[in-house]
Amino acid sequence: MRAGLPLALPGMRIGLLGGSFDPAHEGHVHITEQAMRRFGLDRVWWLVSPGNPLKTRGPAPLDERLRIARKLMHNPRVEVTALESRLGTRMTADTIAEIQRLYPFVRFAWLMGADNLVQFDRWDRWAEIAARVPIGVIARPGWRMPARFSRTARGLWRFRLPETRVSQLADCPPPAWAIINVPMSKLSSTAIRARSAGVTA
Ligand SMILES: Nc1ncnc2c1ncn2[C@@H]1O[C@H](COP(=O)(O)OP(=O)(O)OP(=O)(O)O)[C@@H](O)[C@H]1O
Ligand SMILES: O=C(O)c1ccc[n+]([C@@H]2O[C@H](COP(=O)([O-])O)[C@@H](O)[C@H]2O)c1
Repeated sequence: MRAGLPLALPGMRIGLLGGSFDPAHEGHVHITEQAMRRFGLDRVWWLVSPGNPLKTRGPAPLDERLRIARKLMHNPRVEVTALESRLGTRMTADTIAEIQRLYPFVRFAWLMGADNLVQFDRWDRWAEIAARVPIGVIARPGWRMPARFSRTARGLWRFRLPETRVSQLADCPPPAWAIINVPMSKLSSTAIRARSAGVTA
């Protein structure tokens, strides 16, 4: 194991929440804790990304985003990481392949908000991602219905887990996915950035 990588025990179920976290907010904390409980995960790793390949606007410096995320997230079962920057990966398909290579005995699941499911078919090699890891989707205000009717959801419909198996998400051979309804949080990094731009303007 390379120095500085997060520790994991064989058989652990770990959710990967990739994001810009620009900045991290309580919505991220909320969905992480809900996902951990509902999907039966032992741990969640936040992958604070060097930059979303689909976003043209570059985020704040990585160190600053990590600092804020670590200040906010106090759950000992959640690790805030800069894994993509460490591994030199940018596309999620590469990140997951590399993480699975480094941790062959861990059961990973990819986590995302419902807004990301809607654009998932634009991600690089999205079908490969779905073939590599189970995917857990968490409801987000305004995005539940678009997510259910998205191209990805329709394409992967037959792999959707029934409610009774959602808690075993990370144990399910991919493709497998589930969308959970949780008490929703309206928080978003865009709104926070807009507010702070308003304050400083
Ligand atoms: N309030 C929320 N409810 C559900 N999912 C969320 C929420 N906030 C963020 N997420 C999810 O967390 C992951 C990381 O999100 P991200 O860091 O982009 O935050 P964001 O608030 O969506 O930012 P932005 O507004 O800049 O797009 C994504 O999968 C996103 O869908
Ligand atoms: O690999 C891709 O093509 C890809 C395209 C869009 C988003 N992603 C990943 O999705 C995660 C959520 O991104 P964001 O910016 O919505 O927080 C983050 O880990 C991104 O790297 C990945």
